[in-house]
Amino acid sequence: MIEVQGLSVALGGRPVLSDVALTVRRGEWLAVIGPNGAGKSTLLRAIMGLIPCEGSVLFDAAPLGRPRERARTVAFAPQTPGLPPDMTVFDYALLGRTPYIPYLGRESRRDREVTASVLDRLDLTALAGRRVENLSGGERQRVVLARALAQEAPVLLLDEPTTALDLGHQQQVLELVDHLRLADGLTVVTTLHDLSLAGQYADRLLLLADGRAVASGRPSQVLTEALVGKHFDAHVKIEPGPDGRPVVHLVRGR
Ligand SMILES: Nc1ncnc2c1ncn2[C@@H]1O[C@H](COP(=O)(O)OP(=O)(O)OP(=O)(O)O)[C@@H](O)[C@H]1O
Repeated sequence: MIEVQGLSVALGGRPVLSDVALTVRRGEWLAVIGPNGAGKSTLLRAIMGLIPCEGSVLFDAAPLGRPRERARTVAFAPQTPGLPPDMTVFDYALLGRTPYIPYLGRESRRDREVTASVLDRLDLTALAGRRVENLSGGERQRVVLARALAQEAPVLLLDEPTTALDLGHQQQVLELVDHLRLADGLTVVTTLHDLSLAGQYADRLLLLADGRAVASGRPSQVLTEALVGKHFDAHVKIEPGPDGRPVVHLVRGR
């Protein structure tokens, strides 16, 4: 469970997040949505303890510990991480196992098995021996996700996990995350630009605008034409999809 209270962040002398609160229970999926620059990535980085912030961030009622312990609690897939050159896809994903490998020790057979299994589930087995710098944008994105999933942490923070992915791989990644949180009780927080995908997969949405939480609740409570129109400055039509969850359509000719 993640509990965030009174979270405020200033970057470059400017407030970027102001007094944000959220709670995500075990096995729950929260999608953070909002226009460009709203503070979505900053929120994930602050929850991860990667930037200084005011307020309280607790995981199962305790603050995050030192980096090694933190990596066993929460896995983070950033939006545009720098990938080390001269590293294969397999070795990069294996980095997710670092918190389980003893200092000055080597990875175990299980570490390699977990890594191979995650690569398989993300359709990356054929690329395992390729160098990460030669991958396409969508392949890189899946490799970054593979590293985070190989960590087997109970909390997963994903920053825009599907932006570079084709339709089939978007579905594959989101279905895999959904399966993991239902089967293993993973707690999931993702930022997502695609509002329909956010509404389809997440239990709850948090709408950020100008660094403030302006709405939160079930997809049907947050994805309304009034809220989306106002905060994204967009003209949209929102209708229930086949499963009753809201689907957001852009309307031409504003
Ligand atoms: N290091 C920094 N110094 C100053 N301002 C920053 C810094 N990093 C981010 N910002 C600003 O903070 C605001 C929030 O950025 P953030 O990346 O969290 O937004 P976002 O909601 O994830 O946007 P996007 O949808 O475009 O990815 C932006 O206005 C950004 O320019």
